[in-house]
Amino acid sequence: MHGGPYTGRMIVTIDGVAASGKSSVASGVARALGIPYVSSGLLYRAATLLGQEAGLDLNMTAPLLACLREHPLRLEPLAAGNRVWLGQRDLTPDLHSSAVDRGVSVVAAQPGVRTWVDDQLRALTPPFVAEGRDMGTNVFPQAPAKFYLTASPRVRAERRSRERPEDVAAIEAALIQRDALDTTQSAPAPDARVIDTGPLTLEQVITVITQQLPAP
Ligand SMILES: Nc1ncnc2c1ncn2[C@@H]1O[C@H](COP(=O)(O)OP(=O)(O)OP(=O)(O)O)[C@@H](O)[C@H]1O
Ligand SMILES: Nc1ccn([C@@H]2O[C@H](COP(=O)(O)O)[C@@H](O)[C@H]2O)c(=O)n1
Repeated sequence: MHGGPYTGRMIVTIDGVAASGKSSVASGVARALGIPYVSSGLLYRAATLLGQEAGLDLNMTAPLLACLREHPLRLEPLAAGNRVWLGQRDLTPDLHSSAVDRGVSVVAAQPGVRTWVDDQLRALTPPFVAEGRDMGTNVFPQAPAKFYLTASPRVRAERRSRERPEDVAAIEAALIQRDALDTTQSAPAPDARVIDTGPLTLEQVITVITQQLPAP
């Protein structure tokens, strides 16, 4: 078991389905190690919000990438919670709306957008915990410690309903739809440890992961 603060250059990847606890767990593991965590989903969400605010057709890659070039976004991987900035504007509070949830998978399916995200992530200096869908498969395949979180759609919807005043069944349906749209980039890495978070508390998931990390 590793007992931080962490001084090496390790990358830990935490992938998984929507609302499986990736960002909460990544934040907890990063805090235990004394290193930052990086939320790749926030960049996809920010690209979606920019496109929506500009009135763009989210299926069209070229205008979206032009918009992202004109309005550069900055991911701030704070240990207490990642933030995305557009100049002086903090976009973070607007990134978890149901409207962004509905548009983001269409944006994330576009190879040009994925390259835009991947380039920013690969420019970061380790150590860090990276969470998303394809951190262990595509972006950081060399990472020595990979995890993949799951839970049933109902469990995930019930957890999310405690954050948003929406009907559990409607949240569950939206999660199932987003999982389906994200299937292409969401397969677990062959060397990832798959964790069903359904029967576990947040703290238990964090402990399971930190206990399996290699020493620096
Ligand atoms: N093991 C757990 N037990 C109880 N609640 C949990 C557990 N893991 C996560 N949660 C809660 O579930 C909710 C969703 O977690 P979180 O936002 O971290 O998921 P996510 O995978 O990053 O979501 P998204 O894919 O939508 O960005 C949060 O309210 C979080 O506190
Ligand atoms: N590595 C990733 C991360 C995210 N996505 C897409 O972004 C959406 C939002 O991500 P969350 O982690 O905040 O749920 C997600 O539904 C995917 O469409 C991705 O493709 N790859």
